[in-house]
Amino acid sequence: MSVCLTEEQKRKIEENRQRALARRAERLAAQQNTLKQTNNSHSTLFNIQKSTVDQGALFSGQRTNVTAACMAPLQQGSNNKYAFQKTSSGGSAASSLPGTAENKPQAGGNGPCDYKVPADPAQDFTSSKNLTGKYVAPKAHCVSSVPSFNDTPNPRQLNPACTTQEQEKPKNSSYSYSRPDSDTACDKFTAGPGPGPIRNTTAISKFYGANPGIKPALPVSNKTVSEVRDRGVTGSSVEAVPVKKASSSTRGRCVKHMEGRFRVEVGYSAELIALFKTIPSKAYDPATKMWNFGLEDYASLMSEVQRVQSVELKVLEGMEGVQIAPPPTSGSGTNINALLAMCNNWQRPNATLRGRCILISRSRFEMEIGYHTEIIGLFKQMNTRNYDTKTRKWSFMLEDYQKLMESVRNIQQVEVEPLPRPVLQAFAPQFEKTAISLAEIEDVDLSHVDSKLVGNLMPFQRDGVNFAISREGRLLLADDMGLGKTIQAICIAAYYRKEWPLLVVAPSSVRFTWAEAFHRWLPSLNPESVNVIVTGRDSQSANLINIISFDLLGKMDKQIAANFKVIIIDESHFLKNVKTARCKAAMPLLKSAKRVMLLSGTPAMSRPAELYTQIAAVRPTFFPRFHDFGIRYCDAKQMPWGWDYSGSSNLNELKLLLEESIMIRRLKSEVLSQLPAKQRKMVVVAPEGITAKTKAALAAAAKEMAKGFKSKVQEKEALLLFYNRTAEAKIRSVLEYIIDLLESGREKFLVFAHHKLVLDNICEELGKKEVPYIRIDGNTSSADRQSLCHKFQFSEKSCVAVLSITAANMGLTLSSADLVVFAELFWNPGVLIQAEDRVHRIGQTSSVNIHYLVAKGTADDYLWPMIQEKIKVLGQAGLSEANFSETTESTDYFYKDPKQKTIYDLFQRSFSEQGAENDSDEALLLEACEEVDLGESTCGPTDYSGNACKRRKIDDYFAL
Ligand SMILES: Nc1ncnc2c1ncn2[C@@H]1O[C@H](COP(=O)(O)OP(=O)(O)OP(=O)(O)O)[C@@H](O)[C@H]1O
Repeated sequence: MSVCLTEEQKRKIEENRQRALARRAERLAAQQNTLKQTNNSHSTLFNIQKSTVDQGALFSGQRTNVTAACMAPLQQGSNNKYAFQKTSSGGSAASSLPGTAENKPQAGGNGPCDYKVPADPAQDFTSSKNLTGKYVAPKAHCVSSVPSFNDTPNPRQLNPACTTQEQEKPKNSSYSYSRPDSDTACDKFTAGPGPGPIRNTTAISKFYGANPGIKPALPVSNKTVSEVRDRGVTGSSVEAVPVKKASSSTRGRCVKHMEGRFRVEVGYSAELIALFKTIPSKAYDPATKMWNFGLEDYASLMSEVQRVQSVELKVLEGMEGVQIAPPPTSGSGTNINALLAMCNNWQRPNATLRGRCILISRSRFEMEIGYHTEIIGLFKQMNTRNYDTKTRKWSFMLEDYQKLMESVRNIQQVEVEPLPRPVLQAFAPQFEKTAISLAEIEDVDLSHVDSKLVGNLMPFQRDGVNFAISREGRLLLADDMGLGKTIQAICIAAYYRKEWPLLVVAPSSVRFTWAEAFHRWLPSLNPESVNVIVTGRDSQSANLINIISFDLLGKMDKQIAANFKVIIIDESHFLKNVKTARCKAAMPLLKSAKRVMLLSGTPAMSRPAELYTQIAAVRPTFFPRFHDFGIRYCDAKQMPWGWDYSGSSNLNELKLLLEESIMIRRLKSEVLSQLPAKQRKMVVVAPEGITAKTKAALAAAAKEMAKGFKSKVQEKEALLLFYNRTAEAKIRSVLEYIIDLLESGREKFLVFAHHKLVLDNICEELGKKEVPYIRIDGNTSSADRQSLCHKFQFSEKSCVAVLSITAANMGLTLSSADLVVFAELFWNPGVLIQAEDRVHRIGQTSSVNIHYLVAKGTADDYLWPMIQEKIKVLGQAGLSEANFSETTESTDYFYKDPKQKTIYDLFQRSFSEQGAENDSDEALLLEACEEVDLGESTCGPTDYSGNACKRRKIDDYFAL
């Protein structure tokens, strides 16, 4: 039997956890200080600050690129390469193989595959399937620096792709698209609930000579940023304001990293990490646990560091001559309403030069426009201007937005598209300079929520809850898979308990897992108050908590549905297609509910258009019309047949907008230090996946077992048959679960099963869906095993490893995955742990998720508690993880009536006392068990006729 973790490993995990808790305490203390110091006069609303992704990342995160935090699958170019056309009750969004004939846009067509508005662009979103699967990589976020603001740039062109091509002068109308009508969403826009509290301010006030070409004015020395500024060295015409930090408790330094980059060596500071994450060129090195940046961001980073009271950084060797600007001060007097008014009537049909504004960071915007002498003159009047020599673009702090836009408007025949209304609203405090820097959202009072739940929240989960409540309970919780969106959602929902009844909409394969989670985390809840809606009939009445599948939602009584003011949507990307019945049923409910929690690890699988419905569900007022969203973020193009919204544009702005207003997303790598090495989850698979015939066979097998046996052999045979019938019964829900996983963006994982029938069915289903897979079972030769493992390990596409529990539980390394699914249970926990360890081994850099699929009314009812009990015993003896059951869901789901108790005892006797006594016994049982054919479900429990050899093996085993 394998011992999964050594004492040393366990100790280290515990240490990491303690450290994470200590950091949290430290951060909270720092937060209190910052809040006190920063601005006592601000309302609580504005004292609440960003909590999102920061803590933990310094120690264990890895590089998060520009869009990773928003649409990881997009960034990774992840295409849904398989066509899901589910017919089962599980429901499925349509996502198809890119490039197949079926998916290509049909000229003049108006089919469900098209992202287009054929006639009236003002109508709502009409998208469906993937079209081409093409993903246009987000344009690089280009912020750089110039040696001096006196430099006059060469004539420029508007260049959305941040190229550095020379431009001709003058370049009229270099940027143009025509909007379909002037009745814009802006005209109809009603202000939403507001942007919510404000997070950090990236005060990149000015960029000085941070490029590597600048010669230092001073010899190399160990100066701190404030000291260098104090000396008033050359390099910029901007006056530096010396800020000496008398109270710095954390000191660090900037060190050359690699060509064109530097890293910051400093102790932990949550505020500093939050700042780091706002820097465009940021990268995190998990090996050294340090952040590094492009030199072009040096000046802006050092400028911002001055805000962090507790930290002082030594300047980078060779960059002493670079003068660091002070961070901006508050009080610009910008009127947000005046800005919003600029969203109206900005078009000039006769314009000869067109441009637009784009948000490039939380505090800066860029104006993209062709060359125009007068406009360049205006740019130079702006205090916060920056000219990026690489991209040849001008950018400004948001506080200059109003002034610049008003001035540009006065120039005849020039049209500049303003920032979208939602951006103006979400970032209002930045425009008004009332935002407070880098503190975090305050901990909300959760004293009325079950202490079991609150006490178990990991620090980053607590931050998620804080964020949600600061957003008034309407959010898109887009944490990476396996980070515990369920516990966070339950906590947020429990915070609003007075507003229940609560509705949870989930894929049918996880409805019962949700019920389990409520029982587990809210023990104060009467178990009767959780209602899993299984049929259309069930949906005609409502309990305090109601869990329903996407497919049944449309059948729910409309009046009852309208009562739900608190709604959780699990796997909210299932709503990405507005044309589907599930979306049509859900959207009105979500728009009228008071609290809406959308949960998805992959809100958009291949293009921003997929985000629209989810944004509209959380903030209906942001983009009332899909067309406006499509123009801005989907690179909408008018085609002969209508509008094509399948592209992507301004993704960085979209990410900034979402993170500011509704979305929180943490990657596993960012919170790794807070996670256990393994997280096990019991998934209760839906009972209606079991056919009546199978149910009858199962019942017969169970009945046989309960009535007692004359001989041991009979007893064991009945037991094995029960186990086999269980496999048959679970197949449908297992397939459904696997397909749901793939559809939710899980690309690489292991599925363990015992019976050939189950392995065959899984492979067949994957083949049908064109999902690449490998299979290793007892018939796989040693040579093939290695090459299959290699194929899986190095596959860059999605790949599922279909593995036999008994034949592939050891000797294989499949650590490129971090998810293991057990389609079937097995009585020997040692074998299970060994199987888990195919991914949890050297080379694994992530926390591993393990899903045990458990079907009620089958042998799993007995196997699952038995496995847990055995593990507990092993743990007590120091032979295994003691906390196997602690890290999985509870098993209270199963009652044990006297009949069930008899069967349970039988399992215990057969599989525990004798079965595992020595290796040869175990091997024989395994062999016997594997060899038993399922045969027809109608077979009697001891009907092994026609297979004397198998029968002999069983007899041999039990005769021992
Ligand atoms: N704070 C916690 N304490 C104990 N267990 C936890 C905690 N957070 C999460 N877990 C466990 O981790 C597992 C994964 O959680 P969950 O299923 O909620 O993740 P998820 O983010 O919804 O993942 P997915 O996107 O894959 O559905 C579950 O077994 C859950 O019970």
